[in-house]
Amino acid sequence: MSTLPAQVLGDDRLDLLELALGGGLEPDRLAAAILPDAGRVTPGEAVAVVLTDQENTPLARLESPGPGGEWSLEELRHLPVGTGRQWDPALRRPARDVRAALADAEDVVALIVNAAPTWVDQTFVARESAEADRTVLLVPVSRRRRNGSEVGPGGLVRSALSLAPSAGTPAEVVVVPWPSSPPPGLTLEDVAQAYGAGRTADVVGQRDEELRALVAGLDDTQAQAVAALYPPASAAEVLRAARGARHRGAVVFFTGFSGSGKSTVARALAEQLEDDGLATTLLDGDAVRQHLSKGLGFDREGRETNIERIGYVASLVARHGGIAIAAPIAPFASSRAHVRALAEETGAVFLLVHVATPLEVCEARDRKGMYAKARAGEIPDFTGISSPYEEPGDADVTIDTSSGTVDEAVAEVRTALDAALG
Ligand SMILES: Nc1ncnc2c1ncn2[C@@H]1O[C@H](COP(=O)(O)OS(=O)(=O)O)[C@@H](OP(=O)(O)O)[C@H]1O
Ligand SMILES: Nc1ncnc2c1ncn2[C@@H]1O[C@H](COP(=O)(O)OP(=O)(O)O)[C@@H](O)[C@H]1O
Repeated sequence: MSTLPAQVLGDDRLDLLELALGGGLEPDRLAAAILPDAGRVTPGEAVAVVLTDQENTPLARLESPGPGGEWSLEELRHLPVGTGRQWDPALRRPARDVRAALADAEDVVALIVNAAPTWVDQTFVARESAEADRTVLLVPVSRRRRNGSEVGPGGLVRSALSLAPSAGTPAEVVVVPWPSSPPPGLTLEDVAQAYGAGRTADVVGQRDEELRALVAGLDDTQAQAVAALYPPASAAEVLRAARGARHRGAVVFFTGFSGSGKSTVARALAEQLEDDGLATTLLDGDAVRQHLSKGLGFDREGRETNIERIGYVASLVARHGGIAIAAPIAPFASSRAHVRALAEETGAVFLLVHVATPLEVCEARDRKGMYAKARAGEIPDFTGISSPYEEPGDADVTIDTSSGTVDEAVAEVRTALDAALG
């Protein structure tokens, strides 16, 4: 048997693993979803792969006996659990246990609750469940933090629990680990069957156009109420504070030559965002090099490690709804792509801002005299002089500080950020 390299699972794939360990997903489907080469990894011999969490803790082992054989899954260690109602083991039950408990019921309906139920949803639940012997209120929750104004996983579970008594038949709430981006072809309806349901309905999916519009327009409704209560200037502040409290996280990542204006624009942007009540963390270049990346050099490896660290911290900030602003040179496309992937995996907005001020302008500014030293050969590997800068082909915003003011640059980035945050 050959052993494949261990697979490190991110949050979405941990959800799938938990589902599979509980009998809610066949190991074959798990393998297809998490091993990109699942179809090719069995070229005639048995293979095994260990699945780990981000800290490389082995959690499970997937094994295939070879071509045509089915994958099997073995738990090596219990998956880490979190806090909050969505982690209550009485609710977060393995699919096989739920299915066994429902085995005697003839008609089991699974009602998927993936948003806070409205009055109309509650009536729908009562009607659907009245026709069944048993009702399961399936609450899909993801490990990946949800950003934005939606009710979070704990709140979703609590509102589903409050819904259970209004069901027409005995109803129980079951929390289902469910990735925020499910693999193609996998639906909650398939998974509901593994939990013992004969039929499934989506509580939110049945909402009509009018109700959808009302829910989507809640912000407008709030704005009208605030406008009725406050004079215009106060109303604007109250609404701004309310929006600031519940926006998605974001990583705004500046890249460009030394002296291009990254720090100047990043600092001004951070001030503006703070003033608008948005929790903002500026990963200042100097501070990063002095603390987080102390001791790292400017060869390719040192720079890559530096950017990886910045990306990691920025993603943590964004994961919790904050806005992280970073402004390193970040000369390598692969490092920038890595940071983008990391941020987007947390559900955050990622904005790459290329400060494309020409090298000649940066060199002419030479605030710290470093270009002169680099030209004289006193500083090795200096970006633009003796070390490469890979121009981004994927910038979300491009600014040139040789032909505009700081305010104009900030405004451009801000417009793009607001559009991305929605
Ligand atoms: N060899 C070399 N090349 C480029 N820059 C150098 C080098 N040595 C020191 N410095 C000073 O370090 C600042 C850039 O650090 P960064 O962390 O942004 O660089 S990187 O993203 O890791 O490439 C940058 O500061 P800023 O001018 O504030 O950008 C440089 O002044
Ligand atoms: N429109 C502009 N935007 C940003 N910086 C500008 C602009 N015009 C002139 N500058 C000057 O250019 C220099 C840019 O330095 P800095 O922001 O530290 O660059 P970096 O962080 O990219 O190394 C500063 O001295 C700043 O005052």
